[in-house]
Amino acid sequence: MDITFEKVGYSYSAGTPFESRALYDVNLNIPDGSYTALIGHTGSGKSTVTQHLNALLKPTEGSVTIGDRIITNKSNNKNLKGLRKKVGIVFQFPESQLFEETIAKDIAFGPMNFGVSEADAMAIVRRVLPLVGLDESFMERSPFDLSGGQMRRVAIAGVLAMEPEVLVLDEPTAGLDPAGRREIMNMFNQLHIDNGLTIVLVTHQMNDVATYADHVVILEKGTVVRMGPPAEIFQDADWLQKKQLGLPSALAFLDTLSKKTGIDFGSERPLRTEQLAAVLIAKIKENQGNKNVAKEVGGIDVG
Ligand SMILES: Nc1ncnc2c1ncn2[C@@H]1O[C@H](COP(=O)(O)OP(=O)(O)OP(=O)(O)O)[C@@H](O)[C@H]1O
Repeated sequence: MDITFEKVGYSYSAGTPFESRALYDVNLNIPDGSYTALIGHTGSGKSTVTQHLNALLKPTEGSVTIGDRIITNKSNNKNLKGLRKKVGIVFQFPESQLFEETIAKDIAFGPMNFGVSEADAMAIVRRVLPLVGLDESFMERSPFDLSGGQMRRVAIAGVLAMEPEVLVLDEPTAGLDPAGRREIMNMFNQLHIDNGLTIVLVTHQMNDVATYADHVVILEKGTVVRMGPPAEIFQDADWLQKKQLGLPSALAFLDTLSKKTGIDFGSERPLRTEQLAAVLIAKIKENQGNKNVAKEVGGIDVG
């Protein structure tokens, strides 16, 4: 299911003295099956965009096309339930929304609200728990007896229980330790690969963009300033630096190495560690015997 924004503007409290413009002239697309990263500084409009992805907010101007639905400020609020089911949003700190006495009831809440029988909802609970790395032994436990990371998994399971086609993740690893972050990010990636889920990730982490995303949208002051594949987006390091958006560590390392040593790595723009290693190994091999390179990279013997 593709999602497309055309000339979208959005003002909070439109038509009141408190009107505040959050988006203007936003044109973007989220291709079906993509892993899209939505990046930009605080206040650039990322959360406002995400709330348009399932019509929690309706554009003040322009239109948002979600699959075969076109949402404008004239759209009525009827029949949006189906849309909300197709596009699941994991808000920041989703564990704060847990409320039932057992994990099973919490995860089953959404489907049962959509008319699914209790027995079928429990079957869904059993299906989604392993997707978030938990097993059936958790079903009758209280969500409030879990660790922070486990609570977050339960909250994510609640969104997955709706069997969405698009999963929107608003800084899903905020507040987790590095191991927890890695596990959760790998889990989303697995869902993307195994279940073909379209993912929209709101993040400040350029390494996550480089590792997982295949499409990037950059917002600045309420509008889209760049959009494209990561390789293209990270090509222009000067522009990114000027915008203080930062680079993935692999690329930052190569640029520093190049500046400090004068070594020309050509047009290679490694985004991930293994790509960086490949670029360095190729350069070392190419220059084996060249004192300069061997010295600058620490005399690594690549055999
Ligand atoms: N409920 C609201 N009422 C009025 N203005 C709001 C509201 N929510 C956000 N804004 C404003 O809209 C603009 C965009 O905010 P938004 O939260 O979408 O940005 P963001 O990129 O998600 O920021 P962050 O990275 O901090 O989450 C900001 O100027 C913000 O102050």
